Amino acid sequence: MVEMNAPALPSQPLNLAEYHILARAKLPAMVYGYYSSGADDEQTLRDNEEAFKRLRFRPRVLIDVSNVDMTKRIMGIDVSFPLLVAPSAMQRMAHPEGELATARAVARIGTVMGLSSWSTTSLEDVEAHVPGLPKFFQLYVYKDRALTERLVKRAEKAGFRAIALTVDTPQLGRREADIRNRFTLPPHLRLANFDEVNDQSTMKQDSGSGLAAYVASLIDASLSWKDVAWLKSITKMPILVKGVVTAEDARRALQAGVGGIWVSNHGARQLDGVVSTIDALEEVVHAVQGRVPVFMDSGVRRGTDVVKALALGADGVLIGRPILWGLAVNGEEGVVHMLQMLKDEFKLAMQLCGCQRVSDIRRDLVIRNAFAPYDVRQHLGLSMPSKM
Ligand SMILES: Cc1cc2nc3c(=O)[nH]c(=O)nc-3n(C[C@H](O)[C@H](O)[C@H](O)COP(=O)(O)O)c2cc1C
Ligand SMILES: CC(C)CC(=O)C(=O)O
Repeated sequence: MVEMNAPALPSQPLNLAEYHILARAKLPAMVYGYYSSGADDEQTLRDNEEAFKRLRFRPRVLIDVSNVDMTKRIMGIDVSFPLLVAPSAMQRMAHPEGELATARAVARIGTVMGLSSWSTTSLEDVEAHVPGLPKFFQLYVYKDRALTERLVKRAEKAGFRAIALTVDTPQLGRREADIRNRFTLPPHLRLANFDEVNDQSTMKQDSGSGLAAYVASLIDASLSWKDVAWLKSITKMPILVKGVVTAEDARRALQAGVGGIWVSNHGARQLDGVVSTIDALEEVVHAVQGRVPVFMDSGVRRGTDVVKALALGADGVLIGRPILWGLAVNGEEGVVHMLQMLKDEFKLAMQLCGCQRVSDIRRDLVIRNAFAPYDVRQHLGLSMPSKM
């Protein structure tokens, strides 16, 4: 029987939200639940996207935007536009080619790929199949430091450009879909970067999330700033700290000698109620004062979101879930199409904002909301009215 009120599926996705709808219809419930969910009540999951909508543009007009230059150099890497791909675990659950399809798509678009420690394709295979692709290796620090060190050395040997040290996951956030579905990696897949800790039974659970149990048993919850020094001592790659949302931690990270700061709340999958990243970005940018690059992710879904994040001081912006939706819908082609849409949106947003090049995207392009225009005047050093 046809359900009368079933929402129609978009035949050809026009935006990232439509990719999400199509992917939801295609993926098994356990996989979709793992990919999509945030922690607890998903307050921050909603706010990550809503917070972008509280920002408004102050576009400039009558600027020749017939030729727009979207390129940017980030940490010595030339990208075709300042949108990078965040690491997300276990991509072969979305598509049989998983991380390889993502890598090929990222190479075609001309940007940088973040590869998760917990990828279902080994870091060497990604390099072998897409040689020279600029890549960051995301690191979870295991209680077993020898294993962690081997992983870092392998990433360095395979030409990864940086280590993204995830600092917001001493334990896995509480994701109720995973508990309900007793999430575990499907038996035909493996965490491809390890032999040592690939015992599927570690992730198997009679009740609850197998992933949460896996993290609790293997990941080092005692990780602290002194370990950044240790990490620096074992690699020449720059260390990016992924998961900073305060000026205090940004200053601490600079003292620790990091190569970059990645403002992230892990796509709202860790601490529910944590500030949205677009709201946290500016205090971090002020604390960093241009000394190292600042990245941001969580909730970026439109080209206009990318412009807003750059206006607030990000050097590079990343997306997580939309890659999985593109993969689920159409593998490599789905990811290319999705990224190209975002790139086209970014170009149009630049044109409509009167920006000829990425460096024209400045702080005075956005205001916090349409009803509080005076924050910009303050920023520009203009006098404030004594009375509203
Ligand atoms: C399914 C999934 C798996 C993820 N796996 C990792 C991971 O292994 N390591 C990590 O540091 N972050 C991981 N993340 C977080 C992403 O790197 C990124 O911070 C987040 O997805 C950005 O938010 P967005 O999904 O709203 O774009 C994961 C996110 C998702 C959705
Ligand atoms: C393997 C997980 C810890 C990956 C992750 O970071 C996530 O699911 O958010």
